[in-house]
Order: sequence, then structure tokens, then C-alpha cells
Amino acid sequence: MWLNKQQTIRSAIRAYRKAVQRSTPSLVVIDGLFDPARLDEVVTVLQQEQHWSTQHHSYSALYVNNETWQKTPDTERFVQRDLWLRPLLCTNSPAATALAFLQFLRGDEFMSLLSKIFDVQITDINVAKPEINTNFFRLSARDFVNQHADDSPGREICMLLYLNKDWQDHNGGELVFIGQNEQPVTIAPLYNRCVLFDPSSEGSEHWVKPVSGDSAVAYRYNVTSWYWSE
Ligand SMILES: O=C(O)CCC(=O)C(=O)O
Ligand SMILES: [Fe+2]
Repeated sequence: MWLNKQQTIRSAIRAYRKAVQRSTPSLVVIDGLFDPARLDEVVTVLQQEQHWSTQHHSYSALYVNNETWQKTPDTERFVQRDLWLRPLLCTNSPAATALAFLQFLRGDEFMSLLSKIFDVQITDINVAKPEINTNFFRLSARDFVNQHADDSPGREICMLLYLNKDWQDHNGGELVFIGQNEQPVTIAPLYNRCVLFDPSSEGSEHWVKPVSGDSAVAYRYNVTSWYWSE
């Protein structure tokens, strides 16, 4: 059981739906949605150095190799962060738990919960490679996610889940949405905090504030997962 059942009872889902309808951007923040003990197992795996690989995106190209990146001006540099590469064979290793969680986030139970919250039918039937839509990432003080929109035709929901135990204000790394009337919405990346938003809604462009370099915390961990309608 990955979900914290208390957070998915009918009255809770109703409250999430209302929050989505009333906010700009269309957004709900759910703390404690998952079973924290199971997330602990996932975090243990993410803290291992293996499986991480650095990714660079510019505003004009999704994947940029090192040579091109060196020539890319700062203003064109959009994302630098590490992606968790799925191990190919891990039936008995701890990595299997982390992999199982990514699979859960792509499964019927979770997608049906999202469908109820956003009042739209989420499905992977037209998604060629569902697994590339759900990933773990980590950001260090050197890394960045600059301002962007995640909208794309048929992409209905973006889920961000934060996996940072004991995260403090001075660690930085807040998610910021443009919001309405120049009133940005700022969200700290706290443990077991799930942010769900409609990437095509007004004010949904966002970025991540830098992670502070002068703390003991080396990385900010999160899941980014995108969901589609037919
Ligand atoms: O890490 C975050 O808080 C945001 C990540 C993000 O915007 C994305 O993956 O598209
Ligand atoms: Fe994003």
C-alpha cells in the first residue's frame, strides 16, 4: 500500500477538487499523501550514488550534450539536474522498491485518484512510453530549473512529489509559480508533499529557487510525473 488511506477518503478528494477549481494556477498541495515508511525505503535507495546521471536542457533542445552545453549561453540554459536511471535488473535489490514506486505512480489506482481530483479521465492508452513520464530527480546547489511551462496538448496534470527529510527554509529550493496578478505562489519542497497542477492553467509557469550551497544537505530530491488524457 503506497497511499495513506486517510488522505484519499471521499471528503478529502472533494476538498482537493475544490482547491484545484479555486486556485490560480489550478493547483492542490497534499501533504502526507503517501505512506511515509514506504517513502523512507525509496529515499534510502535515492541516497545511493549509483544510478544518477546529469541532464542538461536548453530552451531550444531537450537533451544537450556536454560539448553543446559548454557553448550554450546562460540565458538559454534551462535545466541542469540529475536523473535517476532505472536499473534493468533489480528483482531483489533495494532499487526494486524505488522502481515499484514509479510503477505505482503510473498504475490504475493512482491515475484514477488523479482523474477524480481533476475531473478528467487520465489514461496511458495513447502514451507511447508511459515510463518516461515518471522520474526521480535530484538538484544540488550548482543545479537549476529555470522558468518554464509544462503544457502540451493532452497533458492534463503534472505531479511533483518532494522527498526531502528535515528540509529547512535556509535550504532554499522552493518551487515558485507565477500565479495571478504578480502574486507568486511559493512552495517548500517538504517530505511527502505532493503538488498537483494543471500545466495549461493560468499562472502555471514555474521555476525552482536555488538550493543553498552552505548547508549539510547535498541534494533536493523529487518525483516529476506527467499525466495525459485520451
Ligand atoms: O523540482 C521541482 O520542484 C519542479 C520540477 C519541474 O518543474 C519539472 O520537472 O518540470
Ligand atoms: Fe516543470
